[in-house]
Amino acid sequence: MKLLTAQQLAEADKVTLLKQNISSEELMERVSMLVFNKIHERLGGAPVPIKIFCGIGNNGGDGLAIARHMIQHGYQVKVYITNCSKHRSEDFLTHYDKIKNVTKDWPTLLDCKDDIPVINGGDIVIDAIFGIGLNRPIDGWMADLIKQINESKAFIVSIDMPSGLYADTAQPADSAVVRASHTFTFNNPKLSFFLPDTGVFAGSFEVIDIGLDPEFVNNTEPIATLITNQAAQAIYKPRTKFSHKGDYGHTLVMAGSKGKIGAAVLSASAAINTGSGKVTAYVPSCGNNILQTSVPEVMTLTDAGSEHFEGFDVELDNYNLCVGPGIGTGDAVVSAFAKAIKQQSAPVVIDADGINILSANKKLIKDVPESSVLTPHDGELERLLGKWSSGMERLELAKTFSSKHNLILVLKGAHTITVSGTNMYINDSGNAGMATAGSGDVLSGVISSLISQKYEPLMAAVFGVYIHGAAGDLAAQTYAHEGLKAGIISNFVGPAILQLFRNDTAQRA
Ligand SMILES: NC(=O)C1=CN([C@@H]2O[C@H](COP(=O)(O)OP(=O)(O)OC[C@H]3O[C@@H](n4cnc5c(N)ncnc54)[C@H](O)[C@@H]3O)[C@@H](O)[C@H]2O)[C@@H](O)CC1
Ligand SMILES: Nc1ncnc2c1ncn2[C@@H]1O[C@H](COP(=O)(O)OP(=O)(O)O)[C@@H](O)[C@H]1O
Ligand SMILES: [K+]
Repeated sequence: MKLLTAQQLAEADKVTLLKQNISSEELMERVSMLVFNKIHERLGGAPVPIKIFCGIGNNGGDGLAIARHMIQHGYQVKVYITNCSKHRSEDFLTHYDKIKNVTKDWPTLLDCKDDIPVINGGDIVIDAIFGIGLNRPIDGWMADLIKQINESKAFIVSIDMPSGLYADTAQPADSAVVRASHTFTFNNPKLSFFLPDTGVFAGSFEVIDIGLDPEFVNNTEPIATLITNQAAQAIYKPRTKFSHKGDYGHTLVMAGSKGKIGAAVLSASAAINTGSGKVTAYVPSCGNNILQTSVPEVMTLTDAGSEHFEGFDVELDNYNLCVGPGIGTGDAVVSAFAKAIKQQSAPVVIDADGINILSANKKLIKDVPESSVLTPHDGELERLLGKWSSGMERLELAKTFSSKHNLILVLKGAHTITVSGTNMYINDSGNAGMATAGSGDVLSGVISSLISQKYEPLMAAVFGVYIHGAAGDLAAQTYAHEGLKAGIISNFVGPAILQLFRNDTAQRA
């Protein structure tokens, strides 16, 4: 699914009106009816007190139209207008007039803090104050209103956007933003919904297809692409009947050190579980027996160093390299790592300490083969790129780094974002049970296995991240979030690939 920006969506609205030859009033009627139906489906006419807060732009217009449908269906509705400006949009005014035809209880105008009504825990609040037209942080008495809405314990439904949240640009950390329980968002979820500092405001969210012009949407370059089950299906490469293991590559996993040989076990076994024709683990010699007994399918090569890497003397021509999990960052390891990446010309996967070594030795970055995939969690990312002040800035830093060095960055998190140049791919699988030691090691094995199987590195990263998350989702159905362990996630990679084609609609809110 394409994620369009606020500006692109406003443009799409205009094009849609022209192409479909409808008035903006008609589009708003369509939109409000779609939202009303969703709310009505869930409430089933329940006599719960509903307070609808409307701004003076088109988001407020949506709120007024939804309010009108609710009143006509007998709901207990009270409408408030945040009367913050004389510049009311035309559609707001149309729907302001229309609501007066269905009730004598006209909307209450709010002008200052004292006008803010009491909001009870048992109320439902519909937030239609600002949508994609927000152009500055909410301040003054309206910030007090947002605070009271958030503190009310009411169930909060935001229309299109939680009011106060920017769709796709950074905002001050202390902005007044509605903390929605649920958001009905139009055409596509907004980029901010997926970032840890701003995504919390959207709550669970649901996309409403409001019928924007498909040609405009198809021809517009999105700010990011959401990778759902359907998108992952399209990347998958089925095997051919007469293929043999030589067709599916040979992954060399250079990982582990004394006390962290498990990282090599997890990464190498994930590579074999994901279908690499052959996998060899290159480990310090203390890891040999551990590897050979825990994963018999994986071959081993041992380094001269017994507890950590001291050199690198593998001929890499026939391998795809995955390097970094648990290797440490001592001087000898740095030289071994530097030798490995210098020797390799095909794209590699670099994880964990491999990334830490690059951060501490920036001059090595030029030796990393083009289109290699780096898989940092936020701690590793900060060491590589420096501090950021917002989730949006984190993305900008990542895009700049990726473009400058021609490398792919996999920014791991609840919604892992793969960055390639200025393109971003947001993952829609996975769960909080995956916040467990070693699950990143598994991911590096999954992605390098796909590269060995001749997936383009970017697609290997995007598909690998999706399958890894989907494996976590399937595993959580048996083990619960708490019982998930990295090795279990790895064992569910195969079932997750099967599930891809059983579950066309799998999408996570
Ligand atoms: N035909 C259309 O344009 C459609 C619009 N739709 C709705 O329209 C919304 C966008 O409407 P608008 O573009 O009118 O924008 P909004 O309704 O989000 O608000 C814009 C108005 O608020 C003012 N404003 C912005 N930030 C402010 C702040 N911090 N404090 C005080 N005032 C502020 C702006 O100057 C402008 O007057 C969408 O989110 C969606 O809900 C939908 O009905 C779909 C169709
Ligand atoms: N809350 C979450 N929701 C979804 N996925 C998560 C969540 N927390 C962590 N993950 C995933 O788990 C993995 C953790 O990787 P990482 O932090 O490198 O673990 P480790 O270093 O222990 O191997 C990443 O793929 C990340 O996207
Ligand atoms: K809103």
